[in-house]
Amino acid sequence: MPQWLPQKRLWVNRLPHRRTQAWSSPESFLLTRCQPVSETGPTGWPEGVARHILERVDSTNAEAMRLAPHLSGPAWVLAHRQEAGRGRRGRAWTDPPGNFAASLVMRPEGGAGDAARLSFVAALALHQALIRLCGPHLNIALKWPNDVLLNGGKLSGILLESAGAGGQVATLVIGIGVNLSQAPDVGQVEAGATRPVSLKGETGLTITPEEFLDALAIAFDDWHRQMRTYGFAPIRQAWLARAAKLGETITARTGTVETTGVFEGIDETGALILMTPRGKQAIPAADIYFSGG
Ligand SMILES: O=C(O)CCCC[C@@H]1SC[C@@H]2NC(=O)N[C@@H]21
Repeated sequence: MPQWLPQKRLWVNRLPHRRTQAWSSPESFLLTRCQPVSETGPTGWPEGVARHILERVDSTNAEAMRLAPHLSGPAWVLAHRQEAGRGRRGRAWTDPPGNFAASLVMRPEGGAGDAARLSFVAALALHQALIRLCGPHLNIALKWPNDVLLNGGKLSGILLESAGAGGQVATLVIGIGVNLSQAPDVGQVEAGATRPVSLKGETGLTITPEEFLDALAIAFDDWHRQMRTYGFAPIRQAWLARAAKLGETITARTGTVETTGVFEGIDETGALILMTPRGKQAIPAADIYFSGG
């Protein structure tokens, strides 16, 4: 672990809406990590975005979907415990205490394709929040379609769920789980899947779910504004700059179909581009396997 990483949680102020500190270099991290953030300054929490903090819920995605008809704008729903957390492809998501489980509910602009591309915005926001809270040398990478890896293990997953009619997405829920304090048992993970890791286990850092939510909400707002202003191109570029195994051979599995090829990038829809012995293939949805886990 680099010398400058703090052993304990970062010092941030205790206002209900806190601003998290931004670290531009290890040096600035060292110099400023023990400075409390001004209690009178701007909070940084995105304007017009509500937040709901719950002790316990079935799933924050389910709760966000239930809340949607009663909301006048976007909202984050965070729960300290989930009793029926949902993962991708109908899998369960377990949340040991201290982990982060939250969902952002919104009415997205555009159609289903635009909504799906917000998963890349969420992945970039996770990357940014982790770097801001933990320092620039944290070894994180983004795994297609929407996992975050720390030291090569799975730290975080994203689950998008939507409701609407006629190809329009009226409500989008972006659910995010981060193993802040504990990784689930390896026994709960499918054979061949990336090993789960936790932030605490890999770095010794302790960050509370509320601290993480503040950093994530701000980062999501930043990247989302970029996408609204400039389109998907800069998001795609930024995502690729942080992508795991770019240029390497990987395997994409969709149901029983496996495609192995060189990971060349993602296209303008967010589909995975693999160069295979039969030519270039665009894969819109799959689970990815790296040789060696
Ligand atoms: O399978 C994955 O990698 C995605 C996991 C997403 C889990 C999060 S935890 C918060 C939100 N609520 C849920 O029920 N699932 C997502």
